[in-house]
Amino acid sequence: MSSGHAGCPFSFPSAKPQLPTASETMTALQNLLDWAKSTGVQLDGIAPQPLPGRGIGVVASRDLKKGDIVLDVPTTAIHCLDTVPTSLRQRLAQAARDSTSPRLSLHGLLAAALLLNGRHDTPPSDESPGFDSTVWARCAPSMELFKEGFPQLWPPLLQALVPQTVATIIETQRNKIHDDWTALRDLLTSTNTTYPFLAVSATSTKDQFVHAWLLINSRTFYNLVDSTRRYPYDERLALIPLADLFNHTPSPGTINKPRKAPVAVSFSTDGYTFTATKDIVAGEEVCISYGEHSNDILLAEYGFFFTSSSISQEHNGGNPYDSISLAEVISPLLTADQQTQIVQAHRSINIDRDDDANSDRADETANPIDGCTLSVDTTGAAVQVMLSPMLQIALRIVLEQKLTAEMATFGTSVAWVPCPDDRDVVLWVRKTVQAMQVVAQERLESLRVIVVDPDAASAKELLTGRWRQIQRTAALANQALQSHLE
Ligand SMILES: C[S@@+](CC[C@H](N)C(=O)[O-])C[C@H]1O[C@@H](n2cnc3c(N)ncnc32)[C@H](O)[C@@H]1O
Repeated sequence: MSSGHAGCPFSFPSAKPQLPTASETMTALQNLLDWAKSTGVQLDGIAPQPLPGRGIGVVASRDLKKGDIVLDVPTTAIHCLDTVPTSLRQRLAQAARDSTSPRLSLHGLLAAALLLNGRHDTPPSDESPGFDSTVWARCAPSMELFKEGFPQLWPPLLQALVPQTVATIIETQRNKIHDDWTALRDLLTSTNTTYPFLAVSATSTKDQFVHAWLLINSRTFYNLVDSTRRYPYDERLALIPLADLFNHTPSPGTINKPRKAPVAVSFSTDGYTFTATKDIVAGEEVCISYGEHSNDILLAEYGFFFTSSSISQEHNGGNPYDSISLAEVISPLLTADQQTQIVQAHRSINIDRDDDANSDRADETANPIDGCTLSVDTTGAAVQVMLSPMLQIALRIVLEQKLTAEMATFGTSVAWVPCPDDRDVVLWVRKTVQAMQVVAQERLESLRVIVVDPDAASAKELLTGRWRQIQRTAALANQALQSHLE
């Protein structure tokens, strides 16, 4: 094995690795904090620490007041397009000019830089003076941990049983990873410089690249600055050390009225600033919101979702932004013409929402019918069934001949709305919800009988838990819609 391997922060021993001990984790965190201080990162009133069932998180070390700046990270300390080592960027740019390979995305470049740091034949002085990927990576989760949570890494037997939203996301990720890996491998092997580890074991290097790619996918913030403007929106990312240790909490509010997250993020060309938007008492975990994501999206993109044993929250784990996709039961009900109309409506909504021509890459890969989702709000006196904008559009298209004045506004709003009291709408939605109950029951039965390797047992448990939530949500929606009809 080449000596280059020894310095690589990503390693994949064949035997199941031991989790780091508590003292190893604390030492790694202390090293990260020492490095952060030396690069001008300022933490005020917060400290990272391991939290049961949540990996490492951030906790208030004193009472925080609304408006307190808790973390300030200068641009020089972040891992982004502008701080990837110049030698690596130049080499990849040169190789790209000489090659017919697919383009390496910015997401792929950031992952490649994590992987190649310290492994290419350039003097250390040419490395980025700020971001230290070795110190950072010692606090990051291992590939073995990722294999438990991330559906992208599950065995095909389990992937075949994931909800539609998760299936679409993991397919999109797979295609992007494939393109990035192909581009990187071709670029590196086409340069004169030797990358011995590539020749030694391309398979293990690909695994390491996938790990780096998923780290970038699950721990970065948008980096919408001038230098990233030429890249598609979903690639304009930056890894912000320490900020990537904040866990996610859903913002308070409801699916149609989200309110402020407990910590606000702002950025400029100088760096990123994190500010408390409410008082937080010492010892409390300090979380940010990753967005108003459903449990399916959290599972596919972040490898976890919210669960709760409380009856009132068992359908969504207390996540007010949870929803279930009705795509797999709606698609067979639509004519080809209706499907085309939905795709066109989706495109026009996205054009209206988005003034940046570069930012449509994600939408091209999304399946608009996946957006036909439904949520159940149990916080009021009566259970309320909420319809997503895409589901409103689908209803408008399907029931076009029967539009009432109230329904005529469907599809023109980008907000979630409660299911209206129109009998045709209620009957149609109820039909899809009942079909979804059957799908959930079938998936749970398949999960019950399949046998997976012990390594995949926790993934199977996670997926079973998610289908139980979907089944519960569909059952609650069915009951609520029934009462609309009585
Ligand atoms: C940006 S990182 C946050 C730091 C992470 N906990 C760690 O140990 O490095 C995102 C990852 O944290 C975990 N995570 C975030 N929010 C969580 C939550 N509310 N509950 C459980 N795990 C969470 C998930 O594994 C997710 O992929």
